[in-house]
Amino acid sequence: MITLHQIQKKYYDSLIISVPKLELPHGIYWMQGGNGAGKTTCLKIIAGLIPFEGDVLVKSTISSKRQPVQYRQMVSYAEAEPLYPAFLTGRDLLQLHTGARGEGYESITELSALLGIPAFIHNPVSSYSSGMLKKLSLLLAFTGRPALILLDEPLITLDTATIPILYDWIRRFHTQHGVSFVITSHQLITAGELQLTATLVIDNKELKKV
Ligand SMILES: Nc1ncnc2c1ncn2[C@@H]1O[C@H](COP(=O)(O)OP(=O)(O)OP(=O)(O)O)[C@@H](O)[C@H]1O
Repeated sequence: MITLHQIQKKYYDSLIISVPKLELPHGIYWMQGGNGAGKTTCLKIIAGLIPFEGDVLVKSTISSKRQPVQYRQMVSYAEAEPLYPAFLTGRDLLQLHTGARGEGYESITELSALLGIPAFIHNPVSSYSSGMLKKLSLLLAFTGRPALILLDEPLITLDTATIPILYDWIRRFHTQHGVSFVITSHQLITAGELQLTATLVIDNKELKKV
């Protein structure tokens, strides 16, 4: 269960998003909204990456504000357009993540192989294409033992062969390991691809479940 409580986020006195109270039971959620609606801002709030008013609880008790280290171990986030220091290799980043968070529920080596990452993992990320960077960022989000994985536009730049692999791992983590997902996507997510628990929409700067 994820609980968002009295959340407000402003940039330069301008309200971007508010969430008076929202409870998300264990599930897979698709967050929708037009360009600039506030989806990435919401995910960054839930990931605990930006300052905001209010609080987010994961597993109903672990607070992003009061237990920030424990909270961040429970929440993974893959950015829409990942950026890493240019000189690091994919292997450096994977070692950093598995060292800090542990390899996790499943074999990260297996997912890496399925995504074709071993072919470029030893190269600096500055040499990666946007799809290669995306695959690496998704792999990193599946490390550790999170209760919640936030995926911001995971489908953009992925080739068509990779999308079913990603959906398969989302389903596997959800059903076998109890991981919840919040996914933003401008692309349609059909019931055949993922059994969505609910859709989240941003309506007049307020995040709601529909
Ligand atoms: N660092 C920032 N400083 C000032 N304003 C910001 C900042 N980041 C985002 N915003 C503003 O917050 C609003 C929401 O942006 P956000 O990136 O969350 O939208 P989004 O729904 O993810 O959009 P898109 O679908 O285009 O990616 C926009 O008006 C944007 O200009």
